[in-house]
Amino acid sequence: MSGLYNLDLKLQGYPGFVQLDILDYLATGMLRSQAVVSFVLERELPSESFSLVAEEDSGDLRKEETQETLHRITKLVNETLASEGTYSATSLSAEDVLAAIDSGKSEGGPRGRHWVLDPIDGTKGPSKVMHLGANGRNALLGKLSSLPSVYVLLDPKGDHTAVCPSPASWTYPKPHLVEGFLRGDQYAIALALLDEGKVVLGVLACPNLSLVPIGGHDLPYSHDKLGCLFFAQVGAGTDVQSLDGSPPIKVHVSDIDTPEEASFFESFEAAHSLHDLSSSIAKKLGVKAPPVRIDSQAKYGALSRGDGAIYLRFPHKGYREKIWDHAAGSIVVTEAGGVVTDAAGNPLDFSKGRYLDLDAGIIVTNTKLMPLLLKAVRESLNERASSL
Ligand SMILES: Nc1ncnc2c1ncn2[C@@H]1O[C@H](COP(=O)(O)O)[C@@H](OP(=O)(O)O)[C@H]1O
Ligand SMILES: [Mg+2]
Repeated sequence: MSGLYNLDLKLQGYPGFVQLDILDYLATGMLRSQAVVSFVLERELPSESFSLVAEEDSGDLRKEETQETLHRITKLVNETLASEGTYSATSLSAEDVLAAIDSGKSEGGPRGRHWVLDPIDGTKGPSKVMHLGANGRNALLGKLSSLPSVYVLLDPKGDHTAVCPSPASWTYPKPHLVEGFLRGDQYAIALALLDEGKVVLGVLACPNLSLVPIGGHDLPYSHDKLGCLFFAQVGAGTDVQSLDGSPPIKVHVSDIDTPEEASFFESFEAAHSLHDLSSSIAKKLGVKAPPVRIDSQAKYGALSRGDGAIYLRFPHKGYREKIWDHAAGSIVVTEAGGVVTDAAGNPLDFSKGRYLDLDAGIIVTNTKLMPLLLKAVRESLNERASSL
């Protein structure tokens, strides 16, 4: 675990479809998700042929005070495996679960094949909650308790821990949780495959993203069904389907070539991306629409089917982007015809290990808008540098 907090989530039995065997585990918590994906990958593929680079580790789960959580996760992992015909006879011990989680410790790199997993993207980060006051907090508690059997939390001893054994008993004065997943907003399970340092496959499951595109353009879904699975393979395009396995449909990024008509995505959390910088770039471009702020790699998914034309991400100084936050999303967009670069226009380099070395930020759009966008980004960054 990252040390900030664990999530212990019990919810939402999504029906059976499994692409790369991850969809059963979509909403059942990061560690369960990581343990199951890791186990399945190792069982299905010759182990010498790949490693796993994943966000979580078992550090906190090995502590005495978290044994009950470990027990619960082990039970959930076994329930998940039992519900999948192929593994119905499998029963993992707590040690097996810890080992499966820890097999995600690979450093990745430029040689060989590495799976890259974000077991639940959109779960963390400082929250506005601490500034909400009593009314806001109560509203949030209402939201949390309306989520299907979510109970949350964690590491009662960590400095940054939000202690919330159940929504109704929230007592911690400085809750840190509440990104998309917990707000009931967007989150994603993201799995990608690196081959010799390049992303060659990506799967992005977004349980809270409507199949009807934001803005309602031309995909053939008429009712507002929740849950999208995007998948992309190098050279084969990007498809979307529902989480319960509707026929896949090819998607394409927006073909807008005038920025005035474009809309743009950015992180919901201002702590993750400089909103003022994005707004200065958008202004330079003449973008009229306000930013669409959503959590997680759902932004890449939405962009791949043309819901918006631009995604801007400018972390605060010193933050290092992790490969699991972008590997699956980036191929979903590039295979749909989009372009993903750093702020200087360089392609993202996934061959450097667990982190991306970036120039200033990540920008995403279609091929027509990219030159204009790069120019606006360069000017805004220069202006910002000279005003600091
Ligand atoms: N200060 C920071 N700046 C930029 N990104 C950050 C950040 N702190 C956390 N993140 C990353 O931003 C991801 C969420 O992205 P977004 O802002 O698009 O919703 C988080 O993924 P997790 O939720 O998996 O931890 C986390 O890895
Ligand atoms: Mg993430």
